[in-house]
Amino acid sequence: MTSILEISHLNKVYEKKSILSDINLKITSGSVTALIGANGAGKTTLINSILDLIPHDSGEVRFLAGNDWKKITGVMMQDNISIHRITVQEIIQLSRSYFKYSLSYQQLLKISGLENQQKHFMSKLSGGQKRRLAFALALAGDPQILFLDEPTVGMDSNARNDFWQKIDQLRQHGKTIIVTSHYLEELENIADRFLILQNSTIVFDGTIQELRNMSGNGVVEFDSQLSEKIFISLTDVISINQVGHHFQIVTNNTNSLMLELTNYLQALENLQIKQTNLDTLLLNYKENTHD
Ligand SMILES: Nc1ncnc2c1ncn2[C@@H]1O[C@H](COP(=O)(O)OP(=O)(O)OP(=O)(O)O)[C@@H](O)[C@H]1O
Repeated sequence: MTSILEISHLNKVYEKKSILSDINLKITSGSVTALIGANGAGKTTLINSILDLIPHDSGEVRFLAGNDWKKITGVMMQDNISIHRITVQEIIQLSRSYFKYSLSYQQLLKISGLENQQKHFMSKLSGGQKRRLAFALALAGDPQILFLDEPTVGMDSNARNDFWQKIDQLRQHGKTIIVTSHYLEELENIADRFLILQNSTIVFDGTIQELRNMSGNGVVEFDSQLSEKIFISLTDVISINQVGHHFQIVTNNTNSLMLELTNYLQALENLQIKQTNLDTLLLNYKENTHD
């Protein structure tokens, strides 16, 4: 597996507070990496530091496919850019003009899904339309690496589905993708690798299966009038989330937990077994590593 990007000992401090502390990463060519973490964890700061959009305090970022990152990367920033009095058609053409080789106008227009808004001013587009346009602009130079910072915010469900399908196609064409999102369920099927950023460092780096092995691979849910204390004492419980009389128990062994629960079966209603989703895993990871 060939690295396309290497980050070593990266540090960033804002107002005496360490935001990124000794970040070391190798990004494999053709992979989809999901960068996740709570609000303010430093995801945008990491992307902006990698791209040199903000200065970092120390450390090194190396794009192995070429030193000029602008030629090989496409970027979808977190905030929509809106330029007054420039139309969709003009901004797409302008973006294409920066590159020696670019996707065609029609290809980019199709990616944006704005065929009926070509003559509209960019500033007049809706939030979701601006996001789709930003995606198309990020692809203008047919980049090898794509950085996507919360790409689907504001998109409706059709646009989201369409977006992730396009990401899958780009992956199949060997593109390297680094994406942040708070819509964790969207990342579950697409990302090969998950990085959890917490307390200014990467506290987890691995696949979703590895995260499940560490943080619980199953969830047993039910309604019960019984006290939480009874369930905490069961051997296979990793964590319990209780809302009113609804219980959600994360476990690494659903079979043996179910056996233990049979003693209380008469007091349990709406019993369900599910696979842990990324939201639960992240919550659980934070609880178990809270300092
Ligand atoms: N220009 C700045 N000056 C001072 N502090 C900043 C600046 N930009 C970001 N920060 C701080 O750095 C921390 C990390 O912010 P960042 O935007 O990277 O987080 P994030 O993980 O992307 O969050 P979110 O999920 O909310 O987008 C936050 O505490 C934020 O307040």
